[in-house]
Amino acid sequence: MGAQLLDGKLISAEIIAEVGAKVAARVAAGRRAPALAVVLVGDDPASAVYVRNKKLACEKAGFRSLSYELPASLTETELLDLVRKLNEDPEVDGILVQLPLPKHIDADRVIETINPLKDVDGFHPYNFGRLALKMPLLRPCTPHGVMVMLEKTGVDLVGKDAVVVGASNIVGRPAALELLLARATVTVCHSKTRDLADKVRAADVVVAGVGIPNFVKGDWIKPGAIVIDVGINRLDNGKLCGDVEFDVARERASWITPVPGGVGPMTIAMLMRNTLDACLNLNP
Ligand SMILES: Nc1nc2c(c(=O)[nH]1)N[C@@H](CN(C=O)c1ccc(C(=O)N[C@@H](CCC(=O)O)C(=O)O)cc1)CN2
Repeated sequence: MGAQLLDGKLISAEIIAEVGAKVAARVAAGRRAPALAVVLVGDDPASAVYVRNKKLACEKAGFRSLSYELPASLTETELLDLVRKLNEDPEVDGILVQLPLPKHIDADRVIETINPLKDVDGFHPYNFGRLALKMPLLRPCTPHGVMVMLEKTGVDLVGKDAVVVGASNIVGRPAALELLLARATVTVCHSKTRDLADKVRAADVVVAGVGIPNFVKGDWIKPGAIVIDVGINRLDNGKLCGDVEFDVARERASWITPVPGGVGPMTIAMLMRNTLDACLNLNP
């Protein structure tokens, strides 16, 4: 039979259009448009693509975007000074520092320096802590996008067994908190997890974010399970693939996300939502 596809491009476009309509109404009422500062350090080609897509999404949503494209030789002090300047700027609602940063810069320190009310990535310990305490404010974009996709399935997550494969700060950990908030029973698997295949086999919902192509085997998927693949891996042939063996998983799952065109675009849509929310919180 085969799973139904969760089309991240389509859902993302709908969300960006919704945000754009709200921005247009706000501007028509004489208020300024939300403004997002996008900071890119270095010349990582994938990061350059993501940043370009974020700026395009800002245009579509009617935001002002301020772009800071800085050399890899930038010092940590210089980056922290820029972040502090953006924190103080009343015309800036959201600050996004694209990750990864060059190795000589401590990303945690940079994130902690962002004003939590402008932390549209939702990475600051304040926003992470709020999510953990069931009081989310600015939610990490990728896991929030995962939850929006899960909502689209119409499946009630309460009491469902969810397995998150990967425990990174950007994907696995916050995804586990989001699923817990939706009252699923959550198991977080990582590199030291034993019997991973058995854990995945028992899951009603699988969220994979390890960054290893085809790491989750298709025949581990329980028939009827929902599969959300957060992995975006570039293969030697230039093609993108996810963390889940898509073709086999698709035959077993009820719903599945493709790569590309799944969770990736949702990350950008949720960033637009967070930027509008940050603007409304800072300038009610
Ligand atoms: N400051 C941040 N840095 C990073 C984040 C983040 O949320 N905030 N997440 C990732 C990268 N990322 C966003 O920045 C991101 C990754 C992928 C996509 C996406 O739309 N992917 C497309 C494929 C694009 C391609 O051709 O390469 C897809 O999956 O269809 C959007 C955003 C790490 N850094």
